[in-house]
Amino acid sequence: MSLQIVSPTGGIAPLLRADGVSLEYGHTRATHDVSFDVYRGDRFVLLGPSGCGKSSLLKAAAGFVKPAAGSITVNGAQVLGPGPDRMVVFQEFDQLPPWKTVLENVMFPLLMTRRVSRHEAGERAAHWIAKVGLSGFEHAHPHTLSGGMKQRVAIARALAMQPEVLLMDEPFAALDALTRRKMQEELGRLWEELRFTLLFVTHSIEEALVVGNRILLLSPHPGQVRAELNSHQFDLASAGSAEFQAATQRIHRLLFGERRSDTAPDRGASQAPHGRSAAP
Ligand SMILES: Nc1ncnc2c1ncn2[C@@H]1O[C@H](COP(=O)(O)OP(=O)(O)OP(=O)(O)O)[C@@H](O)[C@H]1O
Repeated sequence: MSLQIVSPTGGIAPLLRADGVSLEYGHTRATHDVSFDVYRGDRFVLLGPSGCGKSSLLKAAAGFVKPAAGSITVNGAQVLGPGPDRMVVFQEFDQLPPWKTVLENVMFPLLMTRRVSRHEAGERAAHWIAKVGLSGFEHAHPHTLSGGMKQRVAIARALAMQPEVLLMDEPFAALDALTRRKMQEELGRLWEELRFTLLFVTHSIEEALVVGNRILLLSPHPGQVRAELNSHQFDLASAGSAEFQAATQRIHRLLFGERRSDTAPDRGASQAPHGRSAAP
């Protein structure tokens, strides 16, 4: 079986570090003392039941929510607010301004940085629109696109900024099952080509296994770290396999059931290349 509990040994410097992060909304504690490290090129998944604070952690990484305790750093610098180094793709289809075309939507953050000319922004936007398979739709408006196409635009818009970390908050959860699978596949294909760093939130165990190479399991409200796993890259082709089913059941037990022998590494388990336990 291809899951392994990560042992918290030291190692290479993480790109993004959450250190003892507690998040609160008034008197509601959303997460308690959550720590994790994301390394360059990781596909790091925050997985847990509804209300465990996954989205809040992602928002804190994005700089939209300030921790009540603890800190989040990117390249050693504390996150104090939103920045172009951390682009977010949300679940909602209305994240694209409807009055802008696809091209204008992708160009917009590039122009906001004032680091590129309008011409260059247009060229870069067209490049990323092609990368997500939307060539020919540059001048379409969001309301004429399917949900999957809108999410592709949001991904193109984020990747065009070449962020240090791409933050994705259940980006495919509102899509139909077939489109969701297709988008997971496309995301994998993009990662194979570009090797960006991904922080991905989901409450789907299957999606976590397909998308992630490292998975942080969070307990229910308030969210606390229950376990951290390295996993092989399960692709969609292996999703029905016995190994995949076993991994799914094991994560389910870790999230909702007994913890006992599950915390022992699996015999023959593989080590993710960027896991802390793999560090020299
Ligand atoms: N803006 C807010 N104001 C008040 N409470 C909030 C706010 N956002 C989240 N919460 C609360 O914080 C807790 C964690 O919410 P969060 O959305 O981060 O969890 P989640 O794991 O992403 O859940 P889901 O999978 O359902 O989206 C919940 O109890 C939620 O009600």
